[in-house]
This record gives sequence, structure tokens and C-alpha cells, in this order.
Amino acid sequence: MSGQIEHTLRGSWTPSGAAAAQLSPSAMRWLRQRIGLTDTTTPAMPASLLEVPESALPQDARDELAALVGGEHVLLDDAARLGRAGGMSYSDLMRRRTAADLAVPDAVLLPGEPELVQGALEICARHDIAVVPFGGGTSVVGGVDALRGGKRAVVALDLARLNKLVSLDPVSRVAVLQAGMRAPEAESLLAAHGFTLGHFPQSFERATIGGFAATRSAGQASAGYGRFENMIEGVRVATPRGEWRPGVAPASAAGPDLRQLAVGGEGALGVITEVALRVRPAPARGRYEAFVVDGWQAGADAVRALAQSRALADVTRLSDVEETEVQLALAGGLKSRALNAYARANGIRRPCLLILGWDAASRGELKRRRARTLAALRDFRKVSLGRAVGESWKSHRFSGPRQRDALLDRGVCVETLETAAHWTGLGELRSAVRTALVHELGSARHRPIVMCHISHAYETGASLYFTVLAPRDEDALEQWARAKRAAGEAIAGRGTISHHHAVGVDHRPWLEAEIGTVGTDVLAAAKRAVDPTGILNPGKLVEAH
Ligand SMILES: Cc1cc2nc3c(=O)[nH]c(=O)nc-3n(C[C@H](O)[C@H](O)[C@H](O)COP(=O)(O)OP(=O)(O)OC[C@H]3O[C@@H](n4cnc5c(N)ncnc54)[C@H](O)[C@@H]3O)c2cc1C
Repeated sequence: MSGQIEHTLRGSWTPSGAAAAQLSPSAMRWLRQRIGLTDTTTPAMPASLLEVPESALPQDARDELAALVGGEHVLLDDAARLGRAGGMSYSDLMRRRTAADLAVPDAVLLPGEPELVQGALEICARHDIAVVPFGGGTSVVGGVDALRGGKRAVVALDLARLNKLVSLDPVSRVAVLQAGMRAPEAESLLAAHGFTLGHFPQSFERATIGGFAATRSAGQASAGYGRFENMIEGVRVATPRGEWRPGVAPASAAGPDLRQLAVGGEGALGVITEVALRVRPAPARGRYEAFVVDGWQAGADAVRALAQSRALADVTRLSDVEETEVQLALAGGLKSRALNAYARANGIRRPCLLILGWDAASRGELKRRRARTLAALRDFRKVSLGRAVGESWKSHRFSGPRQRDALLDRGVCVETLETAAHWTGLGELRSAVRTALVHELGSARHRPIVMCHISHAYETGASLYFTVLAPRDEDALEQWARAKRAAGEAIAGRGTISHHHAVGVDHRPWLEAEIGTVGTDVLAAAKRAVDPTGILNPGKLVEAH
């Protein structure tokens, strides 16, 4: 794992692209057979083949912005602009591979202080220029698409230079971090003081503190450390109307919690420049282990039992039969056969992988917490696969995007989507989404794999995270757009359109059905209050009018 992947790299996760993945020839043979893939290769396209329109940023605005942030921090070159053109969804990556239309910003701004972000917004508002806040650029819902929204031009406001630890209060255990700091840097700065945030999404290597806050991100250890918004004590936000800093105490009854307008505001309700975060002492001990349980429903019941008896491990992750099969097959066919034989010998017919991981301050605490989790699972049939499989999951937990690069090169349509619901409706939600995806992506030639896991569980329900693997159509963008539409329709009325990826552009068609007309009006009113002319991230989450 590298903590320093250049976040303006857009066509692949790491500079070495597919070569960074460990996909063996036997894994690829298995996949070809399983989904009906033909032997095509579609490597990433060089950036020089992508079209970059001339910058539309007016000269007077350019001069004012350069005077404010420094001429060297207003970038107009093609590489800088392409480096902030879109996020990291399958569609974003395919647009790069097929040289389809990219929404390229007219310029990139790199302010170095919160006051300069504020100043830049005021200049952009005066010149009617749209502003897209850009953190790590890992959005998978079109959140950083450089949409102009009828404005004269659009700039990407890259927060990369806002990367300082502003303060650390070890007594209250509150750290104030600037918004452009990336997760690995945040963890290593906090580790130097003996603390951790405990936020480990799969996008950890590239995503930023501001991006996590703006999208209400959820990390793999959310059961132990909470979702990102649970860690937020306060935010500093720049808006075209001026700066505000909601959040002065750990809890407050001074009206609705206004922090939540910036947290989850997706850059449409302000640019977060600093975040005050609850930190915890870095764990001295950790243990990850793996089990298989018999079938999805038994596994979901087991995770519910853990959540409802407050015995969840910090990482609690249940894969369905399909995901278990794929994980093992892509890791090496022999392992898959051996596991199935072992599971069957122990009475498990439909193995579903359950990963449990605990962090603790001491050996004693680790022992107590593990015992509590295992006691809550006592009545569920399960077979232990031991620590090696659990620790291997942990050490590969950021490798998914590398594998995705390799699959993209080989003509696979590979994408994820997520939702959440209460326990009562979770089974129906899973079936509905699965059915929709299999129907849309399947054909006589194509046999898609639709897999699912639970990685965030609550007393009242859980998230569902789907991954699809299917042979790619001629028109890759339309193929996925159809599947995504079908999944969105299946989710509407059964669960939330997003548990942690946010709304962006892609989920807007379903937002009103979820929050109602009154909810949409409340969001629009908030938008008008902070951004009267609608320059902030047009086309995402909410419009001003
Ligand atoms: C391979 C992969 C795995 C992922 N895994 C997870 C996961 O496990 N959990 C999870 O929650 N998400 C995951 N995501 C989604 C994504 O990483 C998260 O949404 C993350 O929070 C985005 O952070 P970022 O810094 O990259 O934000 P960006 O992508 O740069 O921005 C995301 C949105 O927030 C806005 N924004 C960014 N910074 C600011 C700011 N300072 N102020 C205001 N608005 C801002 C942007 O305008 C945009 O709308 C994954 C994405 C990928 C590609």
C-alpha cells in the first residue's frame, strides 16, 4: 500500500495501473469461464488522446484569482485540468478509456489557506463562475464532475494545499485537520501523537478529510469507530455568503445540528476548510479472523445478533455466497476448492465469509471483546478459518481498486453500488437489487456475477454493498447506465439510495422520492441561504432554484 498516490492521476488507481493487481492467469481463466468473457484487452488510453477544450475562464477573473492565491496556484494547463476532470466510478474510468466526453474544468485553483478559499469563492460569485470542490477525486457518483450549470466557466477548487494538522487537544481528544489532508497523512500525523481516527474506507489511500465529511463516508471499521460524521465535532466552511463554523461542543440542543448541512453537503452547501474530529488512542493490539457461516440469511441473522447485543467487532463483514466464491477464486482456485471441501465436511453447504476484526488497548481488552462477540455467535453454525485468512483480508483491504484496473483492462464491466435498510426489509432489498442487476446485465452470452456484502451494521439495520462483474458491451457507458437505473428503481421505496457514496449527479433522480418534496425544498432553501447564485458544485445534490 502506498500512502502517496498522486490524486490527480485519473485513469487508474496507481501509476502502474493493472500491473499493481495480483490477478493470476488461473483467476482470469476462471472468470472468463464463469461470466462468458471474450479474450479482448482494452488498456487505458494515453491522456494525450483526450480532448481538452480551451479554458473559458474570463481574463479578469483569472487575474483576480491569481492576485489572491498566487499565479502559480491558478492552473490552466491540460494535464492539471484533466487531472480534476471527474471521479473514479466505472463510468468515469470508461470515459477515459473510450475518449468519451469528459467534463473538464476551465482552471484549477489551489488555495493554501482557509481565508483564501473564502476569498476565491467571493471572486467566483462576483464573476458567475461555478466552483467544484475537489479533495481526493475518488467520488463514484459524479460528485466532482466539472459541470458548469449555466455559469460562465467552472473551476476545480483543489484543497490539496490545505493539508495541516491545525491543533490537537489530547485531553478532549479532538484534532483539527485541514480539509485537503489525505487519510494516510492524517493517520500518520495522529499516530505520532499516539492517536488514530479509525476511518479506513477502501478509498483510504487517495481520499481526503474534507471529502469524507462532505460525503458522510463510512470506513471498514465503522462498527467500532463510527461513520465519519460520528467523528465530527465541528467544521469550518467557506460559502459565497461568508464563513461559518458550526459545532462548538460535543453535543448541543441549540436548534437543529447545522454541522450536518456541511457534512453531507457534497460541496454544494459550502467548501469545508477544516474539520474538528474526535480521535482515539491508537490501538496497541489487533486481531482479525475469518469464519464461514451457512448461507446469506444465517449470516445476516448472525450480524444482526451481534449488532443488537452490542457485540459487533470493529470490522464486521459478511460476504454472500457469490462474493465468497469470487474472493477465493480470484485469490487462487485451489484455495476455493479446499475451502468448499472443508466447509462441507463441517456441515456448511453455502459458505459465506464472515470477517471479524478487533482493535484494543491491551491484550485483556482484546480477549474480553472477542469473547463477547463469539458468545453472541454461539447459536450460529460457523466454521473458523483462523487468523491467517482474517489477517490476509486486512492486508489486502485496499487492493480492490488495483484489481478493478486489471479487470477493466480485460474487458470486464466492474462496478459497485450500495444502499441500506432496516433488518426487516433487508432480504427483500437484496433480492430486488440482485434481480434487477442480473436481468439488465445478463444475456445468452453474458452471465454476470452480482455479489453482495454487509460491512456496516447497526442495531436496526445494515448496509448492502453490491459488486458486479459482467462482460462489457460495445457501449459500456449505456450498459452500466441501464443497470444503474434498474438498481435505483429497485432500491427506491425499499432502502436509501446511498448509505455512504453520497448523491452527486448519479443518485439525484431518486433523492426526492427518498426525502420528499418538503425535504428537497428545505435543502434548496439552505442552498439559497449559503450560495444565492448557485455557483457551488452545480448539478450535485441540490439546485438553488
Ligand atoms: C475504489 C473506491 C473505494 C471507495 N470506498 C469507499 C468506502 O469504503 N467508504 C466510503 O464511504 N466511500 C468510498 N468510496 C467513495 C469515496 O472515496 C468517498 O466518497 C470519499 O469520501 C471521497 O473523498 P475524496 O476526498 O476523494 O472526495 P472527492 O471525490 O474529491 O469529493 C467528493 C464530494 O465531496 C465534495 N468535496 C470534496 N472535498 C470537499 C470539501 N473540502 N468541502 C466541500 N465539499 C468537498 C466534492 O465536490 C464531491 O461532491 C470509494 C471510492 C472508490 C473509487
